[in-house]
Amino acid sequence: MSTHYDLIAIGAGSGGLSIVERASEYGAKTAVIESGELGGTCVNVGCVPKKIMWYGASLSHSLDDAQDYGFEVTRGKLDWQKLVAKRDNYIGNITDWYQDSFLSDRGIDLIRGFARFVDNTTIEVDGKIYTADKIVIATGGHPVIPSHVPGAEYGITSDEFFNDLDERQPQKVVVVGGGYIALELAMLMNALGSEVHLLHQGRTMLRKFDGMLRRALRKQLDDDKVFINDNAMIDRVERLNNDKLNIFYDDGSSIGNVDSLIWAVGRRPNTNNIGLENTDIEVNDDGTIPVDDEERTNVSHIFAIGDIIGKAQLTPVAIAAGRRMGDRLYGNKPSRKMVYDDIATVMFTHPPIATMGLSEEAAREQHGDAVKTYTTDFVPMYHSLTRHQVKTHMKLVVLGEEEKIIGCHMIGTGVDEMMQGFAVAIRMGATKQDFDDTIAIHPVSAEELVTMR
Ligand SMILES: Cc1cc2nc3c(=O)[nH]c(=O)nc-3n(C[C@H](O)[C@H](O)[C@H](O)COP(=O)(O)OP(=O)(O)OC[C@H]3O[C@@H](n4cnc5c(N)ncnc54)[C@H](O)[C@@H]3O)c2cc1C
Ligand SMILES: NC(=O)c1ccc[n+]([C@@H]2O[C@H](COP(=O)([O-])OP(=O)(O)OC[C@H]3O[C@@H](n4cnc5c(N)ncnc54)[C@H](O)[C@@H]3O)[C@@H](O)[C@H]2O)c1
Repeated sequence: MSTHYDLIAIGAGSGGLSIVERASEYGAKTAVIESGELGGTCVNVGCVPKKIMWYGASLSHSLDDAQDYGFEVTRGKLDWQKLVAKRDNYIGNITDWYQDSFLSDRGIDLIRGFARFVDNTTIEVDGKIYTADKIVIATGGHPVIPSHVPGAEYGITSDEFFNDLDERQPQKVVVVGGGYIALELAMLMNALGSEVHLLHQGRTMLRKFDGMLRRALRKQLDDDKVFINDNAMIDRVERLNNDKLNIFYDDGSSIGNVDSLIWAVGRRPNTNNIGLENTDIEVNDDGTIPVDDEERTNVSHIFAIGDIIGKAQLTPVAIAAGRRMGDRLYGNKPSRKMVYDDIATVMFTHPPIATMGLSEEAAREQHGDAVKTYTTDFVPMYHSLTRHQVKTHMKLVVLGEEEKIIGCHMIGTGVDEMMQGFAVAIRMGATKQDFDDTIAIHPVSAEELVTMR
């Protein structure tokens, strides 16, 4: 194996794999260094295992719905080990494919091990030295466990949730947090039959999301009997001889016999221990790496993409950044730059949330009275026969006389698959009139988006 490359990426997650893929397609000699599993967070402990579990949890809801449609089915018992084993087998196939096809077909070298900078152009991995004309830092991030809470280390994060819980489904779960990961895990475990307690510790759940989404999701959590404690703070955690946990709150209350305490209170960038102190690369106080509009650090041949730059922490963002960087650096396409605004995202709760652009609150703060909204809520036809009657809520946030759409927010069955197409139109500058002029498809929930008044 060579030791000098045109480009080396550190980290074979969504960002690192995409830059070596695109660069190698233009003929660059590339290598990617990975200390863990190929595919990084998304494939191994993020989007992919989460989405498989989300499908499982959706089926659990569908079993209730099937009865309401007249089927004589009973919920039965979930074989947790089977679900987890099949999920992990699927992931194993993806990581094998990365190694056997994706990298080898493109002639990309895989260097296994933990990379550290020796200086601005040299990287050391397990005592071996590698150099490159261009280096891309794509080391992602890791979930945090608060250090100030005695016994907090008895809890787990999303990493261990996906890596370690292969034997038994935790029956009693406490999830701490109010963002993507907390809500996705809380709702999937609730649907799979666990008793779930959600703790916000005085913070606002889904703080930056449109209030309509926050209120609708909260109602659903309450309807689904997720036990929510908005204000109590965890004071300490004790582990019992049977490995269960007792969790004590600052208000004197406690919860006992907990199988899993899941911390979902945010992630930190992986910039520690990678030898940045041996380089001239600037690092922000929060550990993220500042980059310009070409994802270039202050050292001109070193770049950073993905979660490490602290912008939208999403797989398609890391992938798009890597591909566009490859186009710019080796494909003579200088204008292929990232735009980090107006990125559509889906939160895989039950029902899912899909959102893009400004919330009504943020839009009014920025544009005042020039903002107008269109909203609708309805029981979608699917739920017209079910006992749960889960409502769908939609909101369009529009700006000015021309009513340019600057925000689109939805929660309800099927919105996860609805958003992508509308995202194209909104990114192209669609107005409310454009939506109105689009003939609806009937009968689908999405038709409400083009018929709102
Ligand atoms: C539970 C969860 C669910 C998620 N769900 C979604 C979702 O549904 N949709 C979505 O778009 N996003 C989702 N995300 C976010 C998404 O996973 C990340 O945005 C994405 O993985 C970021 O890619 P990355 O390349 O920046 O980093 P990563 O994917 O984290 O890859 C970084 C890689 O670098 C390696 N590495 C780190 N340091 C070194 C070193 N010094 N030497 C060698 N290798 C190193 C790591 O082992 C890792 O493999 C989810 C995240 C989590 C945690
Ligand atoms: N479906 C998806 O696309 C998806 C799914 C999961 C994660 N992600 C990405 O990964 C990122 C990280 O997810 P995340 O959920 O870890 O972070 P997040 O920033 O979305 O949420 C962290 C939450 O923890 C809360 N919090 C912080 N400290 C706390 C404390 N001490 N006690 C209680 N709550 C506390 C915050 O108020 C916030 O609600 C997301 O921002 C998102 O970009 C995306």
